[in-house]
Amino acid sequence: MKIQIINGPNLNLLGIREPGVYGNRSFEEYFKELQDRYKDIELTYFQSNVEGELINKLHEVGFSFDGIILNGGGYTHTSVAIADAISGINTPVVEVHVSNIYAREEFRHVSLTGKNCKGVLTGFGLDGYRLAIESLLAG
Ligand SMILES: O=C1C[C@@](O)(C(=O)O)C[C@@H](O)[C@@H]1O
Repeated sequence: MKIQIINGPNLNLLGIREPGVYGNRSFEEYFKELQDRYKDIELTYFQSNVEGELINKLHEVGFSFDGIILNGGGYTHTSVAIADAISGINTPVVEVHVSNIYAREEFRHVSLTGKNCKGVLTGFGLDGYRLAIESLLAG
């Protein structure tokens, strides 16, 4: 089983950025924990601050991997192009947000990408990525 995690803009700053909202663990550290926990899954991680690079990665893995976990960061609320990329690939995508986007500013309440995903997990902190893996394993 192959699962690709894709993190969008500013998520390279997890652990440093607004710790009151996003916590104080880096994604790299958390990712190692996920790899240890799911030794039978080929888990890979990609982060970019560039919209087109996120789309290229979706295209690259979206016809061969078993699942994609996507946190599009701020592009979640704005990107028709990422939403179209999710619709255009075969691999199911689970959208994850560390914070609860519905408990924050109104502009974060809309996810353009979420409606093209298998499901959306929001507000569970980094544990949302583990829950997303569980949902992909469940099929
Ligand atoms: O960059 C982010 C992170 C986020 O996707 C989250 O993980 O909670 C929520 C977005 O609104 C925000 O722009």
